[in-house]
Amino acid sequence: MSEIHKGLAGVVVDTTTISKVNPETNSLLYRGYPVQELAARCSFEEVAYLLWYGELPTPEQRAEFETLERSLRHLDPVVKRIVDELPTTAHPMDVLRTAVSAIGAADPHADDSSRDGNLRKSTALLAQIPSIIAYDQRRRRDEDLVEPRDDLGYSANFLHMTFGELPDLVVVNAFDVSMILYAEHSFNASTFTARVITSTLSDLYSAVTGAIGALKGPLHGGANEAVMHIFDEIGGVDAVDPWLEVALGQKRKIMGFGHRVYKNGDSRVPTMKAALDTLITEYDRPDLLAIYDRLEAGMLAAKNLKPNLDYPSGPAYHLMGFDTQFFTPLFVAARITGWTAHIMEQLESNALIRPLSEYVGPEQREVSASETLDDGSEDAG
Ligand SMILES: CC(=O)SCCNC(=O)CCNC(=O)[C@H](O)C(C)(C)COP(=O)(O)OP(=O)(O)OC[C@H]1O[C@@H](n2cnc3c(N)ncnc32)[C@H](O)[C@@H]1OP(=O)(O)O
Ligand SMILES: O=C([O-])CC(=O)C(=O)O
Repeated sequence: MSEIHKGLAGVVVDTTTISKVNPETNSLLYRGYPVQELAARCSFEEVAYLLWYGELPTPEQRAEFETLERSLRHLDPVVKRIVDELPTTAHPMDVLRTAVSAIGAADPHADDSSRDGNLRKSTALLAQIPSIIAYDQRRRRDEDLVEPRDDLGYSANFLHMTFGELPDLVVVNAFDVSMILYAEHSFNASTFTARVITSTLSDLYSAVTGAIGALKGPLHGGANEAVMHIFDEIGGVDAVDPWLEVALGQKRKIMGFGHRVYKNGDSRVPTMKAALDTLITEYDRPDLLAIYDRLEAGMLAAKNLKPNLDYPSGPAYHLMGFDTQFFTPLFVAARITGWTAHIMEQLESNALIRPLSEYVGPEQREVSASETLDDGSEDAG
């Protein structure tokens, strides 16, 4: 029997120049830059540019890129109509997946897989995904669509379209930091999905639609929503320890903890936790921080597991005012940059992704006469 790498754990399937996840040094680099430095010194738009073009933009390139992104934010009427048709019982990730697929179907150049074509599509998705998410949350609250403002940067405009007003700079900054931290993470499950679809020479929209499906699961992006459900389930700090004992006794996976690659903590957590701390202060919610700290300590003591990025992001998005089901769509809004960078990289030196499997089913056998429809008469079949 060949050696089986269940879940492709530990398997290196290709090279990449986009990001480096290093569990030994607990670091994450985007195109060589530490993500913590990017979060401290750059905007999400600059990071998107970096991921796609390989270098941070000059002031002129930045201005041109921002002008383009701001010009593409309006929701296509076709897409809005499709979103309007979908029931509000649908999970927002399903709505977003459908809307992205619709953007692809409405694009007459969907199959233009040149680098310029893919950059155009990527920038349009970067600009329009916030409009879809903001509108979907508003319609569920019986609120009207808020048009984008082209005098606002990405994060400020996103929050303005969602809430109909501009929050404090502290909130805008925390949101922008979360977008930068979520932007890219090498060959994670959703990015790999996008690369598999791209490897068949399918189009960018198909790859992104598939990636959204992969991100939805609670073992991946869906964990930031699941973390908030856990906080709600626990209720207060005094309930953390008994809750955890029961949950672990039932062999439940505690969402927001553990990671396939980082075994000693996620490199992005300290930066996101600092952003969460600013929100805790802004909204005066020490009760939330108490649950956060207690659960983190409990998981370390009981399982020696540390939080991943979804752990601080969940409560942060809650404090910003997003409905819990919208947390994973926010991950999509950020990761669209990483996914599309990988789609373009895959196309630069493509090889169809098609691994092997070890067959362990029944040995070859014959279909017996009693199992066929053929009754033996001349006109049978
Ligand atoms: C941004 C992101 O997408 S980060 C990932 C977000 N996902 C989550 O937070 C979901 C919760 N975490 C998990 O399910 C896992 O840690 C994963 C899927 C992220 C990584 O899993 P893997 O590397 O495949 O490790 P695996 O699931 O095999 O876990 C190894 C052991 O640790 C345990 N373990 C891992 N994570 C957890 C957890 N969150 N809660 C409880 N136990 C856990 C497993 O039960 C397993 O124990 P066992 O050996 O006794 O069976
Ligand atoms: O790398 C992974 O497996 C999951 C993750 O943290 C991410 O996609 O950001």
